[in-house]
Amino acid sequence: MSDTPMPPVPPVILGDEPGSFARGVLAERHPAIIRRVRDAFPYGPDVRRALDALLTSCVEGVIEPLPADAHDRDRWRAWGLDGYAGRSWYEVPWLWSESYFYRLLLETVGYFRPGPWQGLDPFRPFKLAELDAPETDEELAALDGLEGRPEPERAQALLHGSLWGNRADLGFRLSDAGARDRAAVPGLVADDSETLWALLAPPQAADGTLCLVADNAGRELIPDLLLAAHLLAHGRAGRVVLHVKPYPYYVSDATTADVVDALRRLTAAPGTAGGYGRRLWAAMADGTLTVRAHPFAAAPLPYERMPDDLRAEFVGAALTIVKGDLNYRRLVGDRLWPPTTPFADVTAHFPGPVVALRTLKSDVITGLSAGTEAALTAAEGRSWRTGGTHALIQTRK
Ligand SMILES: O=P(O)(O)OC[C@H]1O[C@](O)(CO)[C@@H](O)[C@@H]1O
Repeated sequence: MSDTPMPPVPPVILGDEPGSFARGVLAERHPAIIRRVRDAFPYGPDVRRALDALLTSCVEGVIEPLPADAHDRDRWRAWGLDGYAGRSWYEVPWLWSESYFYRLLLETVGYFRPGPWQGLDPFRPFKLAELDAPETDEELAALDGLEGRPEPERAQALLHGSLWGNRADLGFRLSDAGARDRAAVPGLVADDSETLWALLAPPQAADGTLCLVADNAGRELIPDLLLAAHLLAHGRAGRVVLHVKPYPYYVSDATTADVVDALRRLTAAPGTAGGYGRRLWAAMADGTLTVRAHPFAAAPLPYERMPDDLRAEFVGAALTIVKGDLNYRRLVGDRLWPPTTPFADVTAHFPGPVVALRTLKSDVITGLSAGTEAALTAAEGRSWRTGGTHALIQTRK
């Protein structure tokens, strides 16, 4: 914790401000996602009608409750559903309305219901296309060039692979045609990687558990897994617990099925990548690498409100790495903090040392120096916050 007193806590972000990034996600990105899902599957007339109704509802309607027999209705009620049902999507916390949108989309396509579409990930075609893309082959082939380099250099390269892999977010790309082509800016807006490596220094780190809170599948999850494999192989972690989503979420968020797809992709790859894949497969088989899919991973709430059982897991970890933009919003609170608010202050609630690896794709930001903030704003206005071209590594010990 820093010594300076905390400034007043700003209100949580809502989607009600015209022209705001949050409003654009609700009013434009969500309908675009529904259309893509509708086109990607030969759903029958009932599901199509229900998707059309959801599209209308999420743009101009109100939040509908879950069906009375939904398996997780009580959980969503505990997460605030009763207070928000009947209200406009735009006037409740943005984090909440986004999360609930994905839950209702799964309801609409019958993901949780006994029937032909049960358990079928509506985002799977997009995830598989990315996993099969030639860019993935190129990224895996690049591992061969790292062989023989000193370990710290390989570790840093894999860390950056995992960090910049966070640009591969399909929700972002499906609704922003230019996202793939915009160049990443090499400089990080914050870089605590030295502290991160100190926390993962062998030999002490070799006995510790690393929690890796994953974000997207495919081209983000693969470099996350490569990083995990490297840390295990070099005494920088004794055990890795990979936290994924319990069901499809935010289009490309990783589930257990996506972990399996990524591992199969790796094990089938030639050269160095295949070796990583086989070691990771063996690590899952012997329990050195485990996967967790806690319901709270898809909760519409900040991590400050995590349940005790999940808190106990993070308490036991030597370090938790939290990937991605959404997890960052949940970690620091989905609020318009003054950008110079210390990261350590807003993550003081987190049980144990924590590192955020994130490309910037929403307005939330903390932990910048005044000079960095001023330079970014002078050069780009507000777009540096949301364009996915900047990244950060922030640590709280
Ligand atoms: O995959 P990530 O990095 O969590 O990003 C999720 C994206 O979705 C958003 O929540 C907007 O829908 C943004 O925060 C971000 O652009």
